[in-house]
Amino acid sequence: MGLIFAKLWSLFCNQEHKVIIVGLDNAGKTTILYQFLMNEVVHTSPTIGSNVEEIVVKNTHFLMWDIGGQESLRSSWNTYYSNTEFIILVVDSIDRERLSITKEELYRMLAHEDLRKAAVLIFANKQDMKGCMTAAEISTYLTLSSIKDHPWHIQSCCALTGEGLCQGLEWMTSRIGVR
Ligand SMILES: Nc1nc2c(ncn2[C@@H]2O[C@H](COP(=O)(O)OP(=O)(O)OP(=O)(O)O)[C@@H](O)[C@H]2O)c(=O)[nH]1
Ligand SMILES: [Mg+2]
Repeated sequence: MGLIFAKLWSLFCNQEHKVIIVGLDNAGKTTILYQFLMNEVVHTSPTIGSNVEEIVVKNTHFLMWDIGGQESLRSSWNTYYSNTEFIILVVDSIDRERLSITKEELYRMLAHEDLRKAAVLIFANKQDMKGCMTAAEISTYLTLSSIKDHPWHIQSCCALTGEGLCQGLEWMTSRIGVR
């Protein structure tokens, strides 16, 4: 009985959790994905389509889809939505002009049937840039406190140094098994 339980438990623990990494072009999504994977900064060019990698954090397996954020690609984000457990929304904290577009995209995603069970991690990226918005400012602008039907968390980070990324992943692992 104990052995069966242990096997079931290990199956459960090794289950893969689907994550989509979204956000406007130039937000730093691909840089974040490869920091997760290799702990280093890779040279990126704008993503056309997507990159997918498996990231393992403390025995938890995440299958992460990094999706291109250019305007022409955003209408196809929804083809990645089914079975998504986590949305990572990456915000370029220096890009004040386009935060309203990020907000539109966020609420469009949250209203989508395929994402109704997804939790949302917002990375306020590029915190190394002088004059950038803080996570609190971004949270207020995006009216995150009004989101009641999805668990959410905002984390400031810098993908170039990796600062803040682990805390974001820790929040994700802490959500597993809650729902
Ligand atoms: N200063 C600074 N630059 C960053 C940071 N994160 C990413 N970048 C830079 O921002 C640029 C865009 O990064 P990408 O990771 O390619 O952006 P993306 O969100 O994947 O863009 P698309 O694939 O076009 O959607 C690159 O030059 C990165 O080096 C950061 O935290 N700080
Ligand atoms: Mg990219």
